[in-house]
Amino acid sequence: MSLPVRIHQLEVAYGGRKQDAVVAVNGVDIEIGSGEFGVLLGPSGCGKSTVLNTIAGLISPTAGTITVGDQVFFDKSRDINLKPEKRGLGMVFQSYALWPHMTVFDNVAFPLRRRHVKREQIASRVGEMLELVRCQQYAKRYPHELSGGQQQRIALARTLVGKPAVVLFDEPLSNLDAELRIQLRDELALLHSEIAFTAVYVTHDQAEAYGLASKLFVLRDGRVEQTGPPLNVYHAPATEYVASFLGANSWAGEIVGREGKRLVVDSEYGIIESTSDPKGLGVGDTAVVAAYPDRIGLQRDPSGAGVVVSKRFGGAAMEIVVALGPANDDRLRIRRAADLVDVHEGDRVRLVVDPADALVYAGRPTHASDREHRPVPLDVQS
Ligand SMILES: Nc1ncnc2c1ncn2[C@@H]1O[C@H](COP(=O)(O)OP(=O)(O)OP(=O)(O)O)[C@@H](O)[C@H]1O
Repeated sequence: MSLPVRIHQLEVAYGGRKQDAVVAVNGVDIEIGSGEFGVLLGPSGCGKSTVLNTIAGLISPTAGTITVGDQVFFDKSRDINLKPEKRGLGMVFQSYALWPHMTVFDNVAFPLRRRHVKREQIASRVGEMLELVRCQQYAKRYPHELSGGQQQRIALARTLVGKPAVVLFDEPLSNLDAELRIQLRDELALLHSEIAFTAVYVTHDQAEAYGLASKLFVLRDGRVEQTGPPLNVYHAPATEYVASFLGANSWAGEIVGREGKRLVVDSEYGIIESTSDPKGLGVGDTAVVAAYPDRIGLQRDPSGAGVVVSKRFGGAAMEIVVALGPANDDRLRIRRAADLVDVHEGDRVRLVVDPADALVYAGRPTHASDREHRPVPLDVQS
């Protein structure tokens, strides 16, 4: 069984009403349907873990409501705040938190024993779970006799054996090396398709988010900036912040023409046409152009605004960095298949971007250094 999770107008301020309080979550709305895999994605400090911990009941919000199925977990206005142990949620953390003195079997059996499930039933449920996480051969081992990946599989089995309707995940794969992370991500996706539970999963890793989410929430400074299936969010980022967080390059420009849905932008890197059709932008407005690294082509051009600063072999693609004329900090990262690249370090280039791949937004680019959330001091509340 799985249940929907609804969060409405959630606010969390660390430090209460004190002057130096930090607003970590600022009016978050989240709806994850029954059996959906919801992923909260965002840079460090944007409030992901704080949201997760309020669902678990480990942090008390300053405002808002949290409902799971028909049960209200938290409602500030009605003074409802269900204790963590009454919420019946499963949790998987970054640290595996297995009991070191118990065997794998006993670790996984623990939640069932606490509920006084019958011995034969425990044996079959634990066996089933260990098979699902492909660890049946380790039943008699102790945690220290397992690799990190195996320990995390056991932690997962221990959480899922009790059939929780909702499982919270806080960066559960981030302690594992890259290859194992991909493997476990795929196994988790498979487990989710076999066992019915609603997932709320926190990560800052885009690949993990894309690979797991049925619904993605991109967070920024304690707010949800965009929600949707990963494919939609990736192909149509609602704001330059989202595009940029998902890896797009962005650079400044001004709109100099519009023909129907086609915008012409005079940008730092030359004229770019776009069919992204941003709302409310017209000729004369400042704008920011964004494009993913694999959607930017380069053409040698002595009058081009960009200069190739570096070109390196990056496995499947060449990694190229282009900067403006006298090279400054404003750099574009471009990834192209080697056979598509005909430029060298020092070449002047112009960018070739298909109008469908050139995203245009109002305002100025957010640069990487601006993206990490800096705590906003709370306006002193009376
Ligand atoms: N106990 C605390 N007291 C004061 N401020 C806190 C506390 N915990 C978190 N914060 C602040 O609240 C904000 C959100 O933190 P949170 O841990 O939710 O972010 P996050 O997106 O999960 O980041 P990360 O990916 O680095 O874990 C940050 O600015 C953080 O510094």
